[in-house]
Amino acid sequence: MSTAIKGGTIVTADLTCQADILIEDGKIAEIGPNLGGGETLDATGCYVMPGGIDPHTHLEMPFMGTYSTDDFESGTRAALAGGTTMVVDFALPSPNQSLLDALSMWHNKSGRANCDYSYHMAITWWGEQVFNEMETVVRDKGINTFKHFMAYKGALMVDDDEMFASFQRCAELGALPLVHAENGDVVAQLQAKLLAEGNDGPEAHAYSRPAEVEGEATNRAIMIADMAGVPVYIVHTSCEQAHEAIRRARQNGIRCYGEPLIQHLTLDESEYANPDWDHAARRVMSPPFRNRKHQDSLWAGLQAGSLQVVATDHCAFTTEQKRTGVGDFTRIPNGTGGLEDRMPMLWTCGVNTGRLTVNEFVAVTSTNIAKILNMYPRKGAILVGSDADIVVWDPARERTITAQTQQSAIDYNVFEGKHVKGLPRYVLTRGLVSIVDGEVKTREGHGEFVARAPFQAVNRALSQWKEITAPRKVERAGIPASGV
Ligand SMILES: NC(=O)NCCC(=O)O
Ligand SMILES: [Zn+2]
Ligand SMILES: [Zn+2]
Repeated sequence: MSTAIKGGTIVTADLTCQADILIEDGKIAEIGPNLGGGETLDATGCYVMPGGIDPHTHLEMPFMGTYSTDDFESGTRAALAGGTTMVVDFALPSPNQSLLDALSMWHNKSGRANCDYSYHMAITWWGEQVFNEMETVVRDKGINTFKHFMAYKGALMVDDDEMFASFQRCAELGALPLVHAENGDVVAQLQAKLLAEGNDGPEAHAYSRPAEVEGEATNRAIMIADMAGVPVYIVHTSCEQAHEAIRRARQNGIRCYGEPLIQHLTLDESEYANPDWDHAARRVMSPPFRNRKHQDSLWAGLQAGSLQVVATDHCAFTTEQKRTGVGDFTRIPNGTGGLEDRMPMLWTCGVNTGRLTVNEFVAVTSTNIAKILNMYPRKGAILVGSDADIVVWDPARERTITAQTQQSAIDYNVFEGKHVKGLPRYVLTRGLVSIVDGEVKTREGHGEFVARAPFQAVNRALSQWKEITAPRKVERAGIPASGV
């Protein structure tokens, strides 16, 4: 069965042109003028772009005594509705659990996915078993990224020595470490102090995680990675202090990447001052929303290229789940949704305001992360042979975001009431037309696991440089005899 997308403007990270696309067997078969196929999709007036890739989701994730509510079915349905055609989730071993067991658990959950997916493996504890299994994960299981939490003390957090050991192992394996960068020791002390002072509401979540906590940890993670000789990817970069550490490191030749979230770009800390406890608690996530100064820094980073990717960290909890933290903000499950809204919100607040070009939009929602995760040009590209993960984007289509019409299974939306202009007309996942003018035609179980090989270019370049500049013993002639 073939499909032709006709009459649109193809936009990729580095070019814009008028052409049709012919899709056969889930792949792009031809790009050019006057193409025809079995089914024709009219893209007149639309941009035809690589589908979005969200590299940061937590679907059905066990966390803070509960599970995030969107699973691989509702989560990927929400993703497709908003123009995202691939998600990368986190396989999370519990303490002392085998990485391979955790991976099997995640494979069991993802069978219902509507679009393609991959995983990052989290390093939540350290030992010989983890060291050994990391090799199997990379060589046999198609996962080339390992996540490290510097926060969530007593739960997911790893210490510097564990992180350094794991980063060195990543360097050996050609893998990329990812880091949640917040100083977990300082956060724990600030939380205890705030609670002792009677500060128990959701706003105290933000007070306990100031930008300095994130800036310090981001810098530490980057320096540790550099000493381990491995590139590093900082997830949910939310503030100028963290961006500054990334920017400075990159200017010094260090290979590091930063990932702002759509929530941090478009929502601010005033949400936590809302008199409605539920409203504020629904927006509790780590790092918390920041102020305008930090938002401007993140936008500038996307423009300048010092930040490369916009993600969601989609980790959706219902209001009822959030209410576990009434009277103690440290028990509010951390996380917000955003999968369906990332692309429309970024288009509206980025492209429609002139902060991003259309090509930059494609780069930060799709192509850059496909390259960073080593799955380009299968994903993140409009090229012959690429998977037909395509969004036909209608810049004139508009709507007001509301939980009532969303695909996510939770009972609210942190973007409630925001008016977006720029939405998908069609969304194709490996050739399957799954969204048509807002109508959802997803197919449960259509999604496939995307295996990602270890890195070549950046890791090899870095290890070459590290080898050349490694400390070497100075050989000296005529050394005086010792102890004389
Ligand atoms: N971000 C957040 O608050 N929840 C999800 C887990 C994480 O990424 O830290
Ligand atoms: Zn995190
Ligand atoms: Zn996360």
